[in-house]
Amino acid sequence: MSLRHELERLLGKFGQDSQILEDSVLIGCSEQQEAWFALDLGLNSSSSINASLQKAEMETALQGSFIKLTKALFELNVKDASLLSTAQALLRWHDTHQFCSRSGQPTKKNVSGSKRVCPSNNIIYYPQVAPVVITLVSDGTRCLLVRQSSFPKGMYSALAGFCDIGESLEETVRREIAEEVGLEVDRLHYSASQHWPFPNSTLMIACHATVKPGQTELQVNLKELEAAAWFSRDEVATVLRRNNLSNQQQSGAIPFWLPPKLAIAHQLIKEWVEKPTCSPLPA
Ligand SMILES: NC(=O)C1=CN([C@@H]2O[C@H](COP(=O)(O)OP(=O)(O)OC[C@H]3O[C@@H](n4cnc5c(N)ncnc54)[C@H](O)[C@@H]3O)[C@@H](O)[C@H]2O)C=CC1
Ligand SMILES: [Mg+2]
Repeated sequence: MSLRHELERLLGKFGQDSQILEDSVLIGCSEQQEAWFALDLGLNSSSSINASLQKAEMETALQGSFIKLTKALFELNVKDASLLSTAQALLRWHDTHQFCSRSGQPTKKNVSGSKRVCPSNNIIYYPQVAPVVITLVSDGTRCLLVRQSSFPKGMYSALAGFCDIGESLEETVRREIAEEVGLEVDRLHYSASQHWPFPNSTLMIACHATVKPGQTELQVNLKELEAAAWFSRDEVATVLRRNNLSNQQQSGAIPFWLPPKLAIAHQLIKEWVEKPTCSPLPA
């Protein structure tokens, strides 16, 4: 039986029309050049008993279980997490771009899902990505970690912010740091980037920034942050080591914890602990 027939059989079993396959989007391909598509079965779109029944039946038929995306991302390997994050971001974009904002007419997805077109005026809509800078600020010996009230309990991370229209990355970093903690950036170094599917599709651009020693007094913007504080390299190194241990391996209470390995903030913090500076980018 071909894969398409097998899928149609499964969809039929769960009361779904095989027409739904037309909504799938291309997310990558295997080393053998087999195309990988993702499909949203819409189990979240309805809170009806019917949907939850289907969910349990699907878990049995597919010998798997549905888990929260945020949890799944941190349990998978980097490659699978990246595929899942692409799938989620692309499917959500299609779901929220069903109509042309000029004509109000329904837009049509192309086969791969790389765009949508309005048949009445040929306007092409491409999936959107919002640039976000995430910066680890240091004063040379300490780094600045912050907490937003939306973070999981006890987690501290680097400072982040969306790029405004018309800004360069360097301008965003300087503005966000000034707005959120009242500091002035002296030097700035690019580190790495990562696609992040929350809240919508973002491109996280990770940087290291330094402030002048002696100009380190924080003015925390409590509308944006719940807390911000300076931490020594030793303190951060200890928390980073404990972060990688399972709950059973933990001894004693940890003062706070850091984002998991897959998050670019983790890489940024690890880089700072291991090596104070990275390749320079003119600020
Ligand atoms: N991987 C990680 O460790 C971390 C990831 N992040 C990600 O970075 C993102 C940005 O960080 P924040 O401090 O929240 O940004 P932020 O400091 O720019 O503040 C968020 C606010 O910016 C506004 N905003 C401007 N443009 C927006 C857009 N395109 N989409 C949504 N809101 C927009 C909204 O009013 C929103 O409430 C977060 O949404 C989060 O997904 C943030 C911290 C850590
Ligand atoms: Mg922010």
